[in-house]
Amino acid sequence: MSITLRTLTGDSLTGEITPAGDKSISHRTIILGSLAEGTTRATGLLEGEDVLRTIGAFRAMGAEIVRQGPGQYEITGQGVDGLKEPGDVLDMGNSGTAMRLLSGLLASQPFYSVLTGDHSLRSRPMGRVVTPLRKMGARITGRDGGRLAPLTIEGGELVPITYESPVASAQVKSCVLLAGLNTAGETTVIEPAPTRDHTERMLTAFGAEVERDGLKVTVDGWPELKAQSIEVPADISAAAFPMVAALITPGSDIIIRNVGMNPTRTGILALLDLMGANIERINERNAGGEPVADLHVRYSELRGIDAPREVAPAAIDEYPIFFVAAALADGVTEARGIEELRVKESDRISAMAKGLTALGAEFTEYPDGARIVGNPNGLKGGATVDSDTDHRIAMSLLVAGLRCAEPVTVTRCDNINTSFPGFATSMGALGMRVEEVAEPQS
Ligand SMILES: O=C(O)C1=C[C@@H](OP(=O)(O)O)[C@@H](O)[C@H](O)C1
Ligand SMILES: C=C(OP(=O)(O)O)C(=O)O
Repeated sequence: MSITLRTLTGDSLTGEITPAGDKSISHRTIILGSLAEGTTRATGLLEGEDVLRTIGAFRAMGAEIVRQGPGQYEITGQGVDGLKEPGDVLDMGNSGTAMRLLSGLLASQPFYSVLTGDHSLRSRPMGRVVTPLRKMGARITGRDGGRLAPLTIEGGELVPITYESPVASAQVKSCVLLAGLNTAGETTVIEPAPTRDHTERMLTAFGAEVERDGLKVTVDGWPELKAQSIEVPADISAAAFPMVAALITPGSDIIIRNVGMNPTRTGILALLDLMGANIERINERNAGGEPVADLHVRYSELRGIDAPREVAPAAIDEYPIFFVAAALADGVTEARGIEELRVKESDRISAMAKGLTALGAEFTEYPDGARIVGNPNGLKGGATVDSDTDHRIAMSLLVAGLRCAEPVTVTRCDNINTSFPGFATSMGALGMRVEEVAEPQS
C-alpha cells in the first residue's frame, strides 16, 4: 500500500515554518565527516530517506555515526583511505546524489563494492559519472555498458585528470572531486555552467586544497581532512513549497526560517522575483560557511515570465513547483533549456504536464521545457493525479490543490520522505489542509 494524500482548497496560510535540512549539504556532511580524522558534529541534518541511505552506506564501511537527537549527529571518520569493504550491496534507494557521489569515492578505495537503488534510480543515467571515472582508470561495470545501476566497482589507485563535463551537474563535479581525494596529484573538473558548490565549500572547510577559477575546480589529492562542526541550514528546495503555497493563496503571510541562501541555489527566488513575488529576505547571516536568511512571503499577484535559461542550474529541483506558480499567474510562462528535468526521479516535465493538465491547467511540453498559460482565477482540480513516485512532483501537485475549486488527490506520495519528512504536518501548521486517503482513488 502506498500513501495517497489529498489537499482541500485552502484558506490563507499564516505562521512560521522551518523546512527540512538541506539534502545536498546533509549528504556531504556524512561523506566528509566519514573521511575526516576526528569527530564531526552536525545539527539540522536532514533525516530524510535519501540521507539515511548515505548514513547506512558509511556505517557499512566502518564510519561511526551516532544520532544524538533530532537532526543531531556525531560522525567519527576514518581518514580518506580508511574506509573498509562493505559486506553487502550498498542500496542508495531513491538518491541520485548518494549514488553518484559514492561512485567517485569508492572508485579510489582499494576494495570491491556494488551500488544499487530503487526502480527510479536504476533507470537514471550513470554514464555521466562512469565516463570520467574510467578516464581516471576506475574499473566500473554496470548494466548497459555502465550506463545504468547496479554499478560494480573494483576500487583501486586512480590517476588524476582534467575533466570537461558536458553536463552542468553538481553530482558529476562532486563525483570526480571525491575520486580525486584518494588520488595523488591534482584532479580538475571544468563545468559548462556553475552548479551548486557545497562540495567545494565543505572540502575547503575540512582542510582540503580546493582551487576555483571560473568554471574550473581543482582538488589536491590526499588531504588531511579535519573534523568540523556543521550547522545544516533548511533546504531552499524544501522551502520552495511553502513559499509558492503562500504566494498563490490570497491573504497568506508566512515566515520561512533559516533557509540556505547559497547563490548557486537561489534560482527559484530569481524566478519568483521576476514574476512579481513579494519575498523579503530578513536576518541575513552566515552559518557554517553557508549564507542563510529568513524569508517573509506574502500572497502576490504573479505574472507569467520567460524564465532565463541561465537560472536553470540554480533552480533545477524547483521547476515543478515553479510550474505551479506559473499555472496560477497572469499570462504565459515559458521555460527552456531544462531538459535535465527529464532524468530526475521521474521525467519531471512530463509528470507535471500530466498532473497540471488533469487539474485544468494549459501546459505544453517541449523536449527541453514547458509553456504554461496561467489562470489567476484558479484551477478546477477535482482529479486524482499520480506523483510517478517523485517527491517533488507529489509536493508540487499537493500545493496546486490550494488553488483548485475541488480537492486534489495525489497517489504514491511515500517518497516525500526522501527530502521533506513531516511535509503534511509542517504545511498543516501553516493552515494547508492535507489529509491521508485510506484507499487510492481512481
Ligand atoms: O549535488 C547535489 O546534491 C544535487 C545536484 C543536482 O543534481 P545534478 O547534479 O544531476 O544536476 C540536484 O538535482 C540534486 O537534487 C542534488
Ligand atoms: C534530483 C533530486 O535528487 P537526487 O538527484 O539526489 O535523487 C531531487 O531531490 O530533486
